[in-house]
Amino acid sequence: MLKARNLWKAYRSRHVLRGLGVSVAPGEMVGVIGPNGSGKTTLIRLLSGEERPDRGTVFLDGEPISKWSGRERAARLAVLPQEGLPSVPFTVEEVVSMGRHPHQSFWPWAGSTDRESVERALSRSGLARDRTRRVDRLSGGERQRVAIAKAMAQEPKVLLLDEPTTYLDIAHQQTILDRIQQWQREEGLAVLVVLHDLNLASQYCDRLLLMKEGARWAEGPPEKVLTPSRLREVYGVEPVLTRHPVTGVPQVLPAPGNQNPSRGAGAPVSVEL
Ligand SMILES: Nc1ncnc2c1ncn2[C@@H]1O[C@H](COP(=O)(O)OP(=O)(O)OP(=O)(O)O)[C@@H](O)[C@H]1O
Repeated sequence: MLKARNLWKAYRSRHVLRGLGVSVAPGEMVGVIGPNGSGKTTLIRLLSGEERPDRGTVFLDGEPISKWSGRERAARLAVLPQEGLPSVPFTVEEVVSMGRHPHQSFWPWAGSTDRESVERALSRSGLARDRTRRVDRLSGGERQRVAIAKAMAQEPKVLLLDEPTTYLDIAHQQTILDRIQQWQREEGLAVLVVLHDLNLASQYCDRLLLMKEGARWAEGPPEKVLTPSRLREVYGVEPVLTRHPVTGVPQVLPAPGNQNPSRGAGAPVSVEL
């Protein structure tokens, strides 16, 4: 569905991506993790077609992404950027309806398919009763739900998310990722999500891509990627690794005072999975 090969990108002759490849299949959720500045957002910008790579190609639906017009691309791929939805003086329903734009020939006249898609997106994202509220008067977490509903109305085959949970409390983090997972599983959506929270990444993603300095350091299911040695190599920390008591997936606990073993704060603690 979405595939990228050998992506290179430099800003002012500084390489930010170095020959990176990634693919996401229908019905799969791939998590991109890695330290600050490792190139995760740059990868999203290249995969979405917002920026061009210096070298390498992004394929969307079997074609180089540059072959699709903006509208054709938006009918296949939706992006939730790091900065989220702007604070606009429109209602929730109006903003969600904008997600139909790539499918319409005479905006803003909405046909019955458009109205059904908007209704479905509003109800699936739990916003049906908030449809008349103004988006610029919503909290950050509520606005994030509107952004997801707008993407749902867009009915893409691929969804790219850059840190969708950063400003959310634990309830909103879980609700938003649950809804995206449900969408992924029920409709075969291909999802690529950048996450700093390794525990959420482990919980929700089928596969993780661990980046370091613009390149792939490791890739595979969470239990293969989230190992003490890899976390030490990439993040320079010695966390405690354990398993989630309910789901059994790897979970990473910070070990204060132990981040840099050279400080002599005690032996690193790791529970091998
Ligand atoms: N438009 C740009 N011009 C110059 N440098 C850039 C630009 N965009 C990104 N960079 C640099 O590229 C590097 C990677 O940035 P990027 O935002 O992709 O990293 P990231 O892994 O998403 O980081 P974070 O986890 O902090 O969000 C950083 O050093 C950043 O300063």
